[in-house]
Amino acid sequence: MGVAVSRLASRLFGKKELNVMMVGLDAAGKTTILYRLKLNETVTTVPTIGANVQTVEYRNISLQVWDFGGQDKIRALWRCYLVNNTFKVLIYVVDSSDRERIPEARDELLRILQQEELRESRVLILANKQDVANAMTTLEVTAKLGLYELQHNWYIQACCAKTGNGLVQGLQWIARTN
Ligand SMILES: Nc1nc2c(ncn2[C@@H]2O[C@H](COP(=O)(O)OP(=O)(O)OP(=O)(O)O)[C@@H](O)[C@H]2O)c(=O)[nH]1
Ligand SMILES: [Mg+2]
Repeated sequence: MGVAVSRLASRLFGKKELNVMMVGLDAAGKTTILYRLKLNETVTTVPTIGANVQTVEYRNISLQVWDFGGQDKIRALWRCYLVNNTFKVLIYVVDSSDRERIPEARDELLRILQQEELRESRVLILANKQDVANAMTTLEVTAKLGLYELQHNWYIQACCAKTGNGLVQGLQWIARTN
């Protein structure tokens, strides 16, 4: 009885906790996004080795965001973390100003989404660096990543980690779908 009451109370008044995996190619802007969400500041970053984990509060959701390093040699680590952790949401960050590496971004997205542990996960694609002149639009990123071929529930949002533009809309989608 006591347990049921406390469960009901936490459902009504408590925060829902959500584990979020954030990946993408190196220099896509993941760590900049993480600290923009957490501190509302632009931090100076160095390439992430391993992962940064921060809790980001949004409305009634407490998101535990895992920001993984995206360098080629350490991408295998993304999959290792799937073994012991459940991520209901995958955030995939793309550098929209980097046309040359968009095929590589697509390959890595498809590779991570092949993982059985992410079969039910929602996927938020953040088309970052929209402040850069001639950045790809969400339409262009959608086509080049082949998003319409995905089986997952996905959503794409344009953003700029340096100003924070677009990030709240991304969080809104997460809140709506969880
Ligand atoms: N112009 C612009 N630069 C950005 C934006 N977001 C990030 N950057 C820059 O991109 C570079 C890489 O950013 P990081 O956040 O370190 O990238 P990352 O994805 O965490 O990289 P790894 O940790 O190596 O995987 C930094 O110089 C950032 O200042 C953005 O929206 N616009
Ligand atoms: Mg980083």
